[in-house]
Amino acid sequence: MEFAEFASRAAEIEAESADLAVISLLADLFCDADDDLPTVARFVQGRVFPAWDSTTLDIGPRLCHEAIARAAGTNVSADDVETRLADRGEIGAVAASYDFGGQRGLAAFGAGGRETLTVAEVDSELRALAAASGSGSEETKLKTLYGLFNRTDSDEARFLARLVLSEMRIGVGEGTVRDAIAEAFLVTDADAAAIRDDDADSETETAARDRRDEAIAAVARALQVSNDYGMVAEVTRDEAESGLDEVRLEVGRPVQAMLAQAGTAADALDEWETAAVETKFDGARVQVHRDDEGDVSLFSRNMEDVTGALPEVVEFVADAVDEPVILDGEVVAMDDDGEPLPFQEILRRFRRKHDVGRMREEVRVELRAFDCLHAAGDDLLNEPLTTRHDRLSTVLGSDSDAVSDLLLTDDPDEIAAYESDALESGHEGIMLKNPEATYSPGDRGKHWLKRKPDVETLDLVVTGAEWGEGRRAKYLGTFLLSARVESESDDDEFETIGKVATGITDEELVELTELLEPEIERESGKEVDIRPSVVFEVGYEEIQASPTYSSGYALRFPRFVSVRADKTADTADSLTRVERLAESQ
Ligand SMILES: Nc1ncnc2c1ncn2[C@@H]1O[C@H](COP(=O)(O)OP(=O)(O)OP(=O)(O)O)[C@@H](O)[C@H]1O
Repeated sequence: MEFAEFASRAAEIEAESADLAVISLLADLFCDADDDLPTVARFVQGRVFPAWDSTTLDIGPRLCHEAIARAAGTNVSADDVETRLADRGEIGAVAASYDFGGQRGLAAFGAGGRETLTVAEVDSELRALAAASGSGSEETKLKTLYGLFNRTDSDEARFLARLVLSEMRIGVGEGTVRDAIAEAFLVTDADAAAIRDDDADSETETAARDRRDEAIAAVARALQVSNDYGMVAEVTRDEAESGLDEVRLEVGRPVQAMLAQAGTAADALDEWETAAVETKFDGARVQVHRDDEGDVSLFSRNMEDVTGALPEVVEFVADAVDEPVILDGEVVAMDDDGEPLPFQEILRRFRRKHDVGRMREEVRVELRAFDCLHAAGDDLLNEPLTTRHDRLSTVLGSDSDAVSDLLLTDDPDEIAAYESDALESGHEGIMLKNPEATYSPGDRGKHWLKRKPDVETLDLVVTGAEWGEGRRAKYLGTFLLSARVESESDDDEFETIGKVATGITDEELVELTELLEPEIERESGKEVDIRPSVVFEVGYEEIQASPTYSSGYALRFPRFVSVRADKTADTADSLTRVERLAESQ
């Protein structure tokens, strides 16, 4: 498929507001994509790589602005691009507003004068760009990107710019892609028509809807275990339901983590006859994969590969496990007596790329596993928790310290005693789990409840900052924080809620500046706008209603606690949570 065709279809989808019409346009696009189907299924979500693959293009807004400026001609600078961005508000519109080489080529030679860009070519160029590393890689990326922009017309430039910054903004979320895959390849034309037709008799319509829901469920299951929209789209087209049933967990390909809601022992015992009680470890979530060759890889809750940062966990698993497995757990920092250290300590280790050896000496980490998703060829997602936990004990040895201690009880006093023991030992609280529940990836359902004492913090996204004064002029000092506004599509919005400048050491200021500078989108005087990507954990005394910030709330006495290196903007706290906390004060 030509990239121009993709861009014009994406523009059509962007202009459509009705959900069903969007699904239908997307389904048509998938049907026409032929060999490019896997790529197109990713591109519409602003992805080049599958969701499970933590490879990134590593292109910050600045680099993208520079590439646009170069393609736009010698008299255009990155600053000009940023001025237009301030005016037009979104990088696609800015890219579309320039007259790039593609258009000049067109004008000079007619439509045939320009070498057309294909979806496959954009994909392979961006993949090559992602692979560039080491010294000079910045320039290589810039050249590749400039080369691509140079060949685009206005619509192509709009979607290329959005794609490289992973913000497609065409109102297509994961659910829309899932439904469109089902509609394109599984739902019959007759059923699609019956669902759309207002005059269809209700029995026909209900039967058609049931069949469509079944088709969607089959696609959803395959997506849950694979996190690969491209592959699932292709399997659905080529092998329909029978192919989807065969999609299995694969060791080495991370799965989304099951999440928890806040809840109490009473909530748990009201819902289930017996509760499974566990320590809530105060560490970072980790998914452990050990393949049939004995190789171990570790993934964060964002499915990012963190193997290199945690060598002692890799060594431990390589030693303790002798079959292919996928385990779920937490890595915790320990002091020399084996007592848990605060969460901030583990963050000094997690995702670290440099000085791993030195940090290993400073902060010791250990695995605490609490679930087993796969062992020796068996997928266990659909097994009850108790079966999965038994399997975990078999894999690691039932008396291993690395296996969580699971108490099954229907006695609230026993739960209370377990909780005070956990807190006394320095843990964060307890987890209450439904012993019968299956493992539902990515789901924050009511089968897992977290219970911890009421010291609440908020995980907020940094969307702006100010350069410091005097000797701190080189560093970003005051940080503007925003809460996430949940939306159906993937394009999360963020509303500001406060600024934080306290609780940050000089050393942290240097680190935060290094972390945030590449994400700067615009500068005006001392103030900068920052692309939402970094999450701060912030403490506060109170949440107040306030017109000062766009969320309608402000934090009283906000203080910086840590960078939540294990979170991304889309897993930061939502405005709904802020509202709930404000009400419960
Ligand atoms: N025994 C356990 N079972 C499941 N999760 C656990 C356990 N011990 C610690 N955890 C951690 O608790 C988290 C569950 O809380 P939640 O899903 O709300 O994550 P969160 O948003 O990071 O919240 P929090 O900041 O409270 O950890 C899990 O992601 C996991 O990292």
